[in-house]
Amino acid sequence: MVNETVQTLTIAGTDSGGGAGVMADIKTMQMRHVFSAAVIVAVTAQNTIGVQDFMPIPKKLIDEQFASVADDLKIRACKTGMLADVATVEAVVENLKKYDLGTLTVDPVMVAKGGAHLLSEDAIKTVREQLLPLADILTPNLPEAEELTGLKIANKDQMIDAAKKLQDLGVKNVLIKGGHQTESKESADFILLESGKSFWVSSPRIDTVRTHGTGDTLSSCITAEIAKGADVETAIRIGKKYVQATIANGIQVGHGHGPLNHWATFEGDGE
Ligand SMILES: Nc1ncnc2c1ncn2[C@@H]1O[C@H](COP(=O)(O)OP(=O)(O)O)[C@@H](O)[C@H]1O
Ligand SMILES: Cc1ncc(COP(=O)(O)O)c(N)n1
Repeated sequence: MVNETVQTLTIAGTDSGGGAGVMADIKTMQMRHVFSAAVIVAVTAQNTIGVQDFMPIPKKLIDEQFASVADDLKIRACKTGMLADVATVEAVVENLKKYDLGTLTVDPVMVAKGGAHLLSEDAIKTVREQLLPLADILTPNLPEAEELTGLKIANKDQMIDAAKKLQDLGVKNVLIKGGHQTESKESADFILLESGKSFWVSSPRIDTVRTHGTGDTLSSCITAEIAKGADVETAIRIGKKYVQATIANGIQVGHGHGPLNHWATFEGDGE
């Protein structure tokens, strides 16, 4: 008998410009050799210059997408991205509790690189109180970690403090992304695992505006590796190498925050 193909799920918003959201997730998962399904919770009119408009999907259609996926596919790992507003976060939480969709990575997307808000202000509390306790892995960037913890994060010690506070909120494994520390020569992410083990993954900061979708790509790669059987630490280390390669080997698309090169490969990659 043929082995069942490894299946993953992204629960997020679309990006008409092709660089972030569900589009980045599916490209990443394809490159990491897992099958990816998608529950669309918001549609954005977006390009590399900015987000021109977006609309959340009604709860009924979110519920139906979850049911369609869960009734037929065997999802080993899933991730959330843009969740738009309170009603959408609540709909996603309800469905994540209802179905077994494997290991959950939560990328708590709040503001796009261009500055547009992809999560309403009042929904941050809903994410903190209802979604975080379900997360196996949480991957906030620095502003998102500040919003979720209420802490100011201006240095490495404060990244460590924030990770501890996020674990106190019920998250098992925390990865705080350092991509927004633009004054640093390194792009260093801090990881605090469920076991209490902690470590940094660091790479040289690449001086480019072509970083649209970095967070989506990292969390999708982690989701794919987990689905294939990697432990959390290994999945994160592979994710960091992949996202670095996608930034370093840039492609030329659009006039603003350009997308990543999802075709990129890195040394020592098994795929
Ligand atoms: N200019 C850059 N050079 C190298 N790595 C980067 C750069 N910008 C972001 N990264 C890396 O990309 C990943 C996503 O980080 P970040 O951009 O902070 O997330 P988000 O897209 O959620 O804002 C992290 O691993 C981070 O270290
Ligand atoms: C639908 C959607 N999801 C996520 C992001 C965040 O990506 P980035 O922070 O790189 O702009 C985005 N811009 N659009």
